[in-house]
Amino acid sequence: MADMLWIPIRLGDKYHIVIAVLIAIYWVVLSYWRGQTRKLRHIPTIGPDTPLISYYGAYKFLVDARGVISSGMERFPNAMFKVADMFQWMVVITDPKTVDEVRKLPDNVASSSEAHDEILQTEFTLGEHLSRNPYHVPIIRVQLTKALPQLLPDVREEVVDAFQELMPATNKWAKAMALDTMMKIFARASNRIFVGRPLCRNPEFIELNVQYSVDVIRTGIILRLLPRFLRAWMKPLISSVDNRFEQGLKHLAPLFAERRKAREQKGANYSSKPVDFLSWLMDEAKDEEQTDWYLNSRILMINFASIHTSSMTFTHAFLYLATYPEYLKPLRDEIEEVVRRYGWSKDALDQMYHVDSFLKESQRLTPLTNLLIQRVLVKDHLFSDGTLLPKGTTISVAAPSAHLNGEKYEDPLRFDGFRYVKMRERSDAAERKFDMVSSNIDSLGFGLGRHICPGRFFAASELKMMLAHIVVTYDVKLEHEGVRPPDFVRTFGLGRHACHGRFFATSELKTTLAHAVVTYEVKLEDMDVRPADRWIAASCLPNPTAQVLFRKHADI
Ligand code: HEM
Repeated sequence: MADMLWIPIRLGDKYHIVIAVLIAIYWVVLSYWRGQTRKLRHIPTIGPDTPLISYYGAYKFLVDARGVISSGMERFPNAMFKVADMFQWMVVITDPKTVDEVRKLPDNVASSSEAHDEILQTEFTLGEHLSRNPYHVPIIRVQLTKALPQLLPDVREEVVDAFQELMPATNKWAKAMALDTMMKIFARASNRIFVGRPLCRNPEFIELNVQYSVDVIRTGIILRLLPRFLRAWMKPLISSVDNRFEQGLKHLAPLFAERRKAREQKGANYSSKPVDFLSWLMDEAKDEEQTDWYLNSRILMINFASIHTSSMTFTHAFLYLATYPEYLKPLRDEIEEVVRRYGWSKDALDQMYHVDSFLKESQRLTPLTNLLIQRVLVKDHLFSDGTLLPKGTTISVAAPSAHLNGEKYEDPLRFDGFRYVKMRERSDAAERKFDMVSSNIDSLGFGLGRHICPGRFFAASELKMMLAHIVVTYDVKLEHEGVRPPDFVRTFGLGRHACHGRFFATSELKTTLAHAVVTYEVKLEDMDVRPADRWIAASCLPNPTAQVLFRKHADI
């Protein structure tokens, strides 16, 4: 009898506990949203703004961020509006004057690191020491950029080898998964400059770096869905970041030891000291930053910052090239001419205006994300248009407001690969104003202001080197001429039965699809039909299933 009573009572307790926890979570979420909503009541909302129902808006934003932002721009031209993402309200800025104001805001008003810390949950993923002491940023901006003329021949060697391995040029058309192939090539070429040979060619190390970024993003998303007090506890159950970190150490610790030994024996500036990111890190690291753990974390971080950004940006351009193979001939003419004069050098890349324009135009239409320059206000701020935003508000700039502005760009939705060459020829502005690396309020692909991407000079050189290599080496086309592959978002379904594995699947696809682009003539099988990109929340992932057909360019 006692047993019979005990079981229902125990079960009942369990149910009570579950119900109590659900109610508690409901109230935490509700009051969080209420509090946030109350403070931002004066900012118009796209979608519902009632607590919890706003999650419908967040869902819409997840599957169609571009549509949500466009609707905001139409309804509230040049004014701020707010959209719900799964975790918070995001105030979106579209007015160029306000964008310029954001550009100038100091870190003690609008913090970029707080925005990163929240999105990536850096406390549990990359580590907060990176934003507390970002000494890698000037290294990237100054040392890496200055050394480019010296380093680019190594990048070229790596690019040529990697293409030969992953996209061997023959007379027969072959297929490559664009994004997957590109990710592998970027990982290899970039690590030649980060840690040198032979590690940059180690397939396990390359795969680790590609996967590490995916794990960090996935862990950030899942942890943000949980109440703060559960995050540390849940992390080991849902994340492989720590395992990847250990794998990184396994590969890198012997290299650190070797470099330290050489410094001890020959002095810090020994003549054969490698010119690479690791050497500069070791030169600048102080105290605990000199230890294996911290050095490992900076190397993984620079891979995180560069591989996916570069390969996504490049894959978009590669797909445009395969969609419009008529660009191959004029690009080839330019590349052959400047390489004849300057060899495969930094000077040559600087003269490749058409290559640069093609990449920049691709980035204009398909930037990394629709919402750039994300910042968290660390104090209340009154903007010059009279809008007061409270401390804690996340703000960001809508890339389409700048990149698709009809007053700045003629026929803004059309891909015009040589748009920036023409703009440059028509303008009497500074010679390099229309270069890919040049950011301004009309061109936000690398961000703007004090946190503008410090790696953009390296990235642009790498991208140009790869595009030029593809153009002179291959013919390219899309797989199904004239048939754009279906948008990936749809394949996850909608509503309560939407694929629960979509985040995982996306990550897997991103990594699996990543080998593809630099040395061939490429084209799409379905000519003139560029595979649909996938907009996941605000970010634009090139369709991960898109394949490009390539064969050796007939004249080589
Ligand atoms: C095409 C490739 C790339 C794109 C599109 C890109 C884009 C961006 C963007 C949009 C930001 C944020 C800027 C802001 O908030 O205002 C950023 C920041 C950053 N990028 Fe890049 N990036 C690329 C490649 C790279 C590479 C190759 C490196 C390293 C070598 C790098 C290192 C960084 C770092 C360290 C930051 C943070 C800067 C700071 O907080 O001050 N990026 N990047």
